[in-house]
Amino acid sequence: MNSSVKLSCKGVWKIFGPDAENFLQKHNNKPSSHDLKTANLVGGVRDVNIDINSGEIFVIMGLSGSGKSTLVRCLSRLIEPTGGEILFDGEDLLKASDKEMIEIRRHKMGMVFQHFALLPHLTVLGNVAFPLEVQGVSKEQREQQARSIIELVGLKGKENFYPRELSGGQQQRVGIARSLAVEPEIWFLDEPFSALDPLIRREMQDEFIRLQNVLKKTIVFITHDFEEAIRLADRIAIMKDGKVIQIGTPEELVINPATSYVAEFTQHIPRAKVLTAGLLKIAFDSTIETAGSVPHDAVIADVADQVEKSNKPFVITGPEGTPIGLLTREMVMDVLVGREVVL
Ligand SMILES: Nc1ncnc2c1ncn2[C@@H]1O[C@H](COP(=O)(O)OP(=O)(O)OP(=O)(O)O)[C@@H](O)[C@H]1O
Repeated sequence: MNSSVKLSCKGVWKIFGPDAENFLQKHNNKPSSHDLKTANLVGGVRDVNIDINSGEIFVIMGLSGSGKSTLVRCLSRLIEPTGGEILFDGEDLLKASDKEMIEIRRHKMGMVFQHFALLPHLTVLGNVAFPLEVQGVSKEQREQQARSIIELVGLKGKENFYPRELSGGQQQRVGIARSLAVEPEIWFLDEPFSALDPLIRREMQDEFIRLQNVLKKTIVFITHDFEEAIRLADRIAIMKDGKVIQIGTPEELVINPATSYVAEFTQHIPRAKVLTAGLLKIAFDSTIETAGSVPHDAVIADVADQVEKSNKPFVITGPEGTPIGLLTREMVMDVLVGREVVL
């Protein structure tokens, strides 16, 4: 197994309905939609294979009912999968006893849900420190840890407020802080910002990106909003009817959607927001005068201003910082106005 894989999901199924395990075995772990329908069973998650790498933000995206929540709950065994394997650091989670599973969740997994419940009778400090209390951490130590996380999520000064005294966005920050209190190795977030209004939601996304730059957690993030997915994701898995239809970087999905279902999500996304400089490059030529440099993984929208203002091209630097190509103002303009770009 690749050492950078934190969580691996192999042939995972969740079938709702009676006698689902026998049904799955009887169909050699490959029942069709027709088989499921005939047996009056619901395929919540169907033969899902994904590897989530250490330190990445892996987004699971799909319309309502596509199986996102069921899959994520299977990954932490809040729901028992009907079949398949889930390897966490190479260990099969499905073989862990209930007691072991509680310990793994308590110490290694962080979870944030859309409608998470803060404890109303506890202050912000009490809420954030709560999971540490459950772990048996001393009062002094848990409060010290909680205070530093509260500061990290931008709530310093609100330690003694009660949830009812906070805005929706602030409450969500408390939920995030609480889930981080145990320093989870893997962090599951199921539509954490969906209930927030668009401005606050964007602010929380920025905050989340800032946090991840500091924490570098392994993250599984669910959303039904493709724009949110491309803002946050290193990679995205698109789900439909319980199946994963395509996995790729935002750029790969936009450039090469595997099906018309994926294309429908991607068609309204401005290409400048996902195309990276490295993909657009023309050959490097050291005799051409240049105006500066941009990294290969910079998104066009982020470098457009500077490149567009200059009549000299920019050098594109590769992962090692060496020149790998050139980016011209014309290329940037083509992307910005939506002209077809030959890649
Ligand atoms: N306990 C259950 N019993 C029967 N069917 C269920 C159960 N839970 C979920 N399902 C079905 O499994 C499918 C996937 O549901 P799931 O909630 O995972 O989708 P989702 O993509 O998370 O949707 P949403 O974005 O609306 O939360 C749906 O068809 C749903 O009706």
